[in-house]
Amino acid sequence: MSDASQDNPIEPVRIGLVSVSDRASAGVYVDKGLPALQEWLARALLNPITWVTRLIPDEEAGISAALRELVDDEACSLVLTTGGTGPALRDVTPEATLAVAHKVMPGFGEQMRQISLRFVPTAILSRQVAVVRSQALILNLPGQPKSIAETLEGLPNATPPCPGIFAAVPYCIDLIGGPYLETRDEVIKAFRPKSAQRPARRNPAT
Ligand SMILES: Nc1ncnc2c1ncn2[C@@H]1O[C@H](COP(=O)(O)OP(=O)(O)OP(=O)(O)O)[C@@H](O)[C@H]1O
Ligand SMILES: Nc1nc2c(c(=O)[nH]1)N[C@H]1C(S)=C(S)[C@@H](COP(=O)(O)O)O[C@H]1N2
Repeated sequence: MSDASQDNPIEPVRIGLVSVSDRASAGVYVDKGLPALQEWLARALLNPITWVTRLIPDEEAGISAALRELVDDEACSLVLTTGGTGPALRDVTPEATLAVAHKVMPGFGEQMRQISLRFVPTAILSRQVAVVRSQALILNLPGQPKSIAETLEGLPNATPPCPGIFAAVPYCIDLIGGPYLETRDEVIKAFRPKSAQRPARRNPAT
């Protein structure tokens, strides 16, 4: 019996993760950002993932340098940051991200704040942005570790539903020439126009 998975092996993806935290990077507390990002992405994606991780303080130049390195040298197709998106003096992740942008993708920030407002009224304090640099999508997430799953997954079963931003990530990465990302529908259902869809897999690995 033919199976799409035999003709189309799942493409590997390189993902960069950057936890921006003065205290976690100094060892004052244990970093929960990188584990939370890895846990959610490993659950959501069927693709084999190579992780490239960084735990760094809230310094604009250092954050921009890490983002350039992950995209330009490490060939990551997707980079997620956590932390440093608020209004505090040392919160500079959005500025550092915009400094390496080739294109700004405002829809992600708009949707992320809409989702987060369903969880906390202080969602509007996050200045998170998303940008494209070369063939990579870079997304800022807030520092609170629980906000990672909240933002990526949304509240698809709530009334009214609130789609998670990750639903739009695979098609965005298609459009910028990255690997074909495949998700587990029970975690997040990727949306692609019909013309961009490959045949569904019958037995996605669990
Ligand atoms: N990497 C992390 N690991 C664990 N908890 C974190 C991390 N980053 C943030 N938090 C938690 O989420 C809260 C809000 O995050 P925020 O990015 O505003 O941190 P912050 O107050 O600027 O401090 P820092 O940069 O030292 O983590 C923090 O006060 C902390 O309780
Ligand atoms: N989903 C979600 N979004 C959230 C939060 C949260 O707990 N969950 N915290 C908010 C708060 S309190 C702040 S100050 C901003 C900025 O957080 P950051 O500086 O840690 O990035 O994110 C906001 N967005």
